[in-house]
Amino acid sequence: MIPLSEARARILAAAKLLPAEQVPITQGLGRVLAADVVARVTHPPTAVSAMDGWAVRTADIGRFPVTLTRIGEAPAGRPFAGTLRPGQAVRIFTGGALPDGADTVVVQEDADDHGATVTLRDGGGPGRWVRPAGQDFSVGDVGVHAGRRLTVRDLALSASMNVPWLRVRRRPRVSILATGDEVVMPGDTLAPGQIVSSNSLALCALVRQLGGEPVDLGIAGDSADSLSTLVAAASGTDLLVTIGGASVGEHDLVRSVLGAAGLELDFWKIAMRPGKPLMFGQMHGVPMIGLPGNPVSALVCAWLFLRPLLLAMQGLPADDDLRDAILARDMGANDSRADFIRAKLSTDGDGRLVAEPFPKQDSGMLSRLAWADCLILRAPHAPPVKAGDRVQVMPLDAL
Ligand SMILES: Nc1nc2c(c(=O)[nH]1)N[C@H]1C(S)=C(S)[C@@H](COP(=O)(O)OP(=O)(O)OC[C@H]3O[C@@H](n4cnc5c(N)ncnc54)[C@H](O)[C@@H]3O)O[C@H]1N2
Ligand code: MOO
Repeated sequence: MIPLSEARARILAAAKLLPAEQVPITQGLGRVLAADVVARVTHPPTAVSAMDGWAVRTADIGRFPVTLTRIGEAPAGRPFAGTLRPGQAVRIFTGGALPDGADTVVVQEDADDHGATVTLRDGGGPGRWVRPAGQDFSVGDVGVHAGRRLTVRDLALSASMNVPWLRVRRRPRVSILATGDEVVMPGDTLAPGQIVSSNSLALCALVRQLGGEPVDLGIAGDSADSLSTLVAAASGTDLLVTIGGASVGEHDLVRSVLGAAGLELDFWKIAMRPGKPLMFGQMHGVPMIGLPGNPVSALVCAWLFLRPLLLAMQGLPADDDLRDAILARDMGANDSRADFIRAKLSTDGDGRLVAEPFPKQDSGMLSRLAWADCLILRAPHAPPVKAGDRVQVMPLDAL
């Protein structure tokens, strides 16, 4: 058994950055940007009005009221062609280009429009209610830096920079292969002793959430033939994830069958609960993670190992979100495996996080994982802890 930190380091060391590809901006949400978004336009392109009102010269509004001659209008998108002379005003609208000669805008609430003339009752100095050219950004400015997962706001900015295509990391394609004679697809009729493959569905969803493209290879029975046939379908994808068959029983065939098919094992078994029989290696140059079959072990391991790997392949860091919490009930000493305890989170009267572990922690109990808000981290050989002690927790909101 190797320590968890070493297992993670070895997996990350094997992560290869995926190549970039070009996608239309409409397909950019959630993709990881591979090249900076650089403005192709200046915004606003010229000085524009921030309000509906009157474009005037500050020199003309030294005292109020003042009556000026209306010489035209400047709605957004239709600039006024002439130049403003002393004593003149141009009716202007939000987003309209400030006419030559004008240097300030008076809002229409402070003006009485008489048609041919306008009387202004108030107004500000130069630049009042004017958005200068390039206030937002100028041609050549970097709007979004490479290495970010693109948000709705990033896409809005890229669009306004007149960038219709984006360079993004290719999505990691992840083959997911469940194993076991007893597991069937969700919705199937169950024969005696059969259970539903919750893991395939959950892992496909997790891969998608992390920006990858899951390729569900189905369920291999507990036979060398079935396993080797289905695993061959993983070639051409960026990562193979198997579920189950990782332990020591006669029906746990993943290591032997994949070994015969060319798996170069990096490690098998880690000092962690849930997830001891985790496996990692390379299958003809394709990284392979063998997850344990117990559903809680599979998902917790996917979160701790598959997640950082998928993020690294897209060029993203994968820092753990760790927080301090107050323990709600006593826990005994830990053994030699790092433990990840399913727990509920609440907030006490002082605003502190409180973590209450579920009394039963079996790695076959998906219900407790689904109902948990966090995992309490317990280091190998951690001494007993009492209610009220501080513990570290990993929130599960994103899992
Ligand atoms: N003698 C020992 N037995 C076991 C050990 C050990 O060290 N010595 N380790 C235990 C630990 S820890 C784990 S974790 C499990 C992992 O075993 P496998 O990876 O071989 O998983 P399976 O035996 O195939 O399945 C375990 C359990 O999970 C269910 N399962 C499998 N696939 C799915 C799926 N796709 N969806 C839902 N549930 C699934 C399966 O029916 C079993 O109940 O080994 C312990 N044994
Ligand atoms: O490691 Mo197993 O995941 O304890 O059940």
